[in-house]
Amino acid sequence: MSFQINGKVALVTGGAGGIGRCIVEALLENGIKGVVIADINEEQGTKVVSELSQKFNPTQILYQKTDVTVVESFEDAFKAAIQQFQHIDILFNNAGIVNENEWEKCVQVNLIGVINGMILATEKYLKDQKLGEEAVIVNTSSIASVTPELLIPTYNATKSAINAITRTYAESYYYNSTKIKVVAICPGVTETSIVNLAGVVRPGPDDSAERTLDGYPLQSPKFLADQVMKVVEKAPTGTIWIIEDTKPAYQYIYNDRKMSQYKV
Ligand SMILES: NC(=O)C1=CN([C@@H]2O[C@H](COP(=O)(O)OP(=O)(O)OC[C@H]3O[C@@H](n4cnc5c(N)ncnc54)[C@H](O)[C@@H]3O)[C@@H](O)[C@H]2O)C=CC1
Ligand SMILES: CC/C=C\C[C@H](O)/C=C/C=C\C=C\C=C\C(=O)[C@@H](O)C/C=C\CCC(=O)O
Repeated sequence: MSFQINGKVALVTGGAGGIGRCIVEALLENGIKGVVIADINEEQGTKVVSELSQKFNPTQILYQKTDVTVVESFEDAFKAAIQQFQHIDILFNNAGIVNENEWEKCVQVNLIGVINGMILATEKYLKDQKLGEEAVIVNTSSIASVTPELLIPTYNATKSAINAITRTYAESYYYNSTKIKVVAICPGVTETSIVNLAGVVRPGPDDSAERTLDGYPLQSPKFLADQVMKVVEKAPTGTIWIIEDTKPAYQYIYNDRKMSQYKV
């Protein structure tokens, strides 16, 4: 069964940044009724609303200053969505940072922020305040969740954890009561401010690790966001989608551990 974006309401964390902003724009192009940009950067959030209001109906776009690491702040974004648009149907847990020097902050935003969103959505807001029969959560993971990128170990760990939480909340134990489809996207390197790594990685044990992203194919956040719309509409719950190198999204398949034959 496919999910209809048209007429629904979405909340996008990190919606003022590169990928989040393009997701907001793609939602508006796909007939979303209302979208809340939940981002910590007020200046950028206000700017994005004003820019998108040139192209779309301004009453459809709301900026709510939000820190995803603070549950009360995150909950206020859900409340704002209900107050403005009467229902809430799609959550994009998208806010994320790379910072291996302040690694606790990386865990706070990338992991605690996503956990806050999952709990608020599955126990209350998407569970109880959706318009149709099903709601959707899209967690922004990364190719780094399934490939150990050398100088960003904490970031890799937070993104692997996002895949785990996605697959857990997709289980029928949760779905039967929530009716929320939960999926993750794993973008490859995408042209946003996050790929400027100066000052946010630690020195490795030696200089053998590649210290540039030059070898990685770069894709535009607009291409990524258009693929994400297809994932929202068509992907089954619990699935993880790689979107890299300007190629169509494809599903990442986890092995069943019971099928593994290796012995020590
Ligand atoms: N750009 C890339 O190559 C890739 C990015 N990603 C992921 O995509 C997501 C979006 O990143 P980009 O758009 O690339 O970065 P970005 O830096 O352009 O946007 C991130 C946004 O998150 C917001 N944010 C940061 N901390 C926040 C907090 N505590 N509460 C609310 N908002 C907060 C920022 O203000 C910013 O607007 C992240 O989760 C990132 O890890 C995943 C794979 C590749
Ligand atoms: C690295 C963060 C960029 C985007 C995040 C995203 O989720 C995708 C990650 C995909 C690949 C990441 C590759 C990371 C590579 C490394 O960490 C090292 O090879 C070092 C890279 C750059 C160091 C630059 C510097 O030291 O100034």
